[in-house]
Amino acid sequence: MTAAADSVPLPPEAALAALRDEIDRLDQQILGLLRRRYEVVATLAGSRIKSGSGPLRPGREAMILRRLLAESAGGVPPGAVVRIWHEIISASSALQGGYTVALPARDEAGLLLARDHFGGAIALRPLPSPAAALSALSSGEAQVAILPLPEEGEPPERAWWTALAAPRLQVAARLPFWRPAGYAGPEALAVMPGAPDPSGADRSLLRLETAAAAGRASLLAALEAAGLPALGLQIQREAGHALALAEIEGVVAAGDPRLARLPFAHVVPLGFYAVPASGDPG
Ligand SMILES: O=C(O)C(=O)C[C@]1(C(=O)O)C=C[C@@H](O)C=C1
Repeated sequence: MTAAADSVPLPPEAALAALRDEIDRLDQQILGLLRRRYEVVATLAGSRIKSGSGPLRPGREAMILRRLLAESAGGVPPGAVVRIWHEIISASSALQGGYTVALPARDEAGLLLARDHFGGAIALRPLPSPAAALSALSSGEAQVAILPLPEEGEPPERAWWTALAAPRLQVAARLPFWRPAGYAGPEALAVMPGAPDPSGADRSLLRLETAAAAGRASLLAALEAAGLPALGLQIQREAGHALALAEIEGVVAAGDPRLARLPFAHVVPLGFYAVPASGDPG
């Protein structure tokens, strides 16, 4: 029988001490489990069985968080589960050599989102602009760039996706991963070199180059006809042509036969991200 469940009433000081003893024992167990988790991560890092470069696997992280959120329902507040595991995974990534996250310095919301998502063990590198953050990926100065979520009607200088050097660079995550129901706060996308890892429930981004006058309805109809119905569509009109960013359910990567059915001059898959988790704040 645990001290907390003891039916004999204790004087308040003794009751408090007994409950704190139990908290101390639980903390000890949590620490022991974390030690074992980090030993497994060290084995994984030392075995070199992980393909690709760097420790970060956004799809795998999303799968871990979805499972934990489902299993913790009703007991632990979901926001706490996500924050705790972001820190656990942050330290685990640092143990594997870590990585650097580049982001535009003036984007304070992006800085907060990145710190929450990547945890305290990962280096953030503020740079003057989204373009500078993307250049840091090319030079190897950073392994992830955090950029503002594209928005309909944004000014061209904010629309970093129009010049994203895909397939070399790909969108790989959407932040925040966890949102309480009705979340209307800031959002960001993570861009990384190479193909992202799927999470089992993902959404893809496609960049379409089309005629300057192409209408929204005709673009949507062409996507639908190719078997790629769009969840969202943003259009940037430039001199002589238009670029559209379509959000599609599932993973759409180069070689997908549906892409060949699209009647556009250029169709470039820009990567995909795990569908964020959402629910009651708990
Ligand atoms: O599964 C891996 O590849 C790991 O490196 C382990 C781990 C984790 O701690 O769970 C760490 C970093 C990755 O982003 C994903 C998962």
